[in-house]
Amino acid sequence: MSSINVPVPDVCHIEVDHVSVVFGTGTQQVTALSDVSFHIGSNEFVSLLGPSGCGKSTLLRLVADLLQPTSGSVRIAGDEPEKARLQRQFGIVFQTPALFDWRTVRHNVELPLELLGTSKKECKRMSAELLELVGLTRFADHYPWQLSGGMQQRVSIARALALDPPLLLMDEPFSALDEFTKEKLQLELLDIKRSTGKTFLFVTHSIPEAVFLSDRIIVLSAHPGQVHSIHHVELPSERNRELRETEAFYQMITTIRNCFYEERDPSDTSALL
Ligand SMILES: Nc1ncnc2c1ncn2[C@@H]1O[C@H](COP(=O)(O)OP(=O)(O)OP(=O)(O)O)[C@@H](O)[C@H]1O
Repeated sequence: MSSINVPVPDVCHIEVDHVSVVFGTGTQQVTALSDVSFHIGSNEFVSLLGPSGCGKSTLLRLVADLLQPTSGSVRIAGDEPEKARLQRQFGIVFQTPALFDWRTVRHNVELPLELLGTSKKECKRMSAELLELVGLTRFADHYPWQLSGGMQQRVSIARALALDPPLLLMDEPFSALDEFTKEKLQLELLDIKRSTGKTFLFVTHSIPEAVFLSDRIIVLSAHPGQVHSIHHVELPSERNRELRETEAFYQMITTIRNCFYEERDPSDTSALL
């Protein structure tokens, strides 16, 4: 395994220390993650990148308190994930939007606020603000089934932001969308990052997506899932459509792609699969 040493962030938001996850027993046993460690700083956008089965979602589920590690520890702002969850320290966006079809867009976004007992007036004010942030003001009274896939995903992003969590966990949120919608939502996500200053942990298996969005990329290798290398994305912090056409962007993609193949027999791609 190659590993590029990168400085530890000044203010740690997420600390993953020597985490391993083993599923099943006996012949069914799968080591999904083996001795994984990394730190993510406040306001950082970090992508977990790797091939199918390398443990990206498992890692995100650990941070989201949906799963416990077999060994090692995860901390969010110094707390265990359970405490962070109870204190609503993070929002989650999954690959499929998982909206309630019988609730309007506005009422889907308001759901977490309603569950907290927020007044109707305040719910309405906040959902209007969030829908403006994701460009869906006009569709507040539509139902999810009246929206495109990209618009539905915007609703789920707005809902994840409803309780104003400092951390957003996103598991391949754009992978089911067409290229045009994906690129548009990537730009919108960066706008949200700029305007809210939140920390993002983003799972993807797309190298260009990880390069375009991230401050740092954690590359995972599979079987068992391990940190292969961690990369600073040396691109201007202002990311726009033109950046995708630059030499620097292509170079970064090549650097990341090559790291999957280095120090191995080029004909042996088993570590990636
Ligand atoms: N609940 C489970 N029980 C048994 N094995 C599991 C479970 N969840 C995940 N695994 C295994 O752990 C490994 C990592 O899975 P994980 O879903 O985290 O990978 P991934 O990188 O997110 O994959 P993908 O990109 O396909 O979503 C895989 O080998 C998977 O089969």
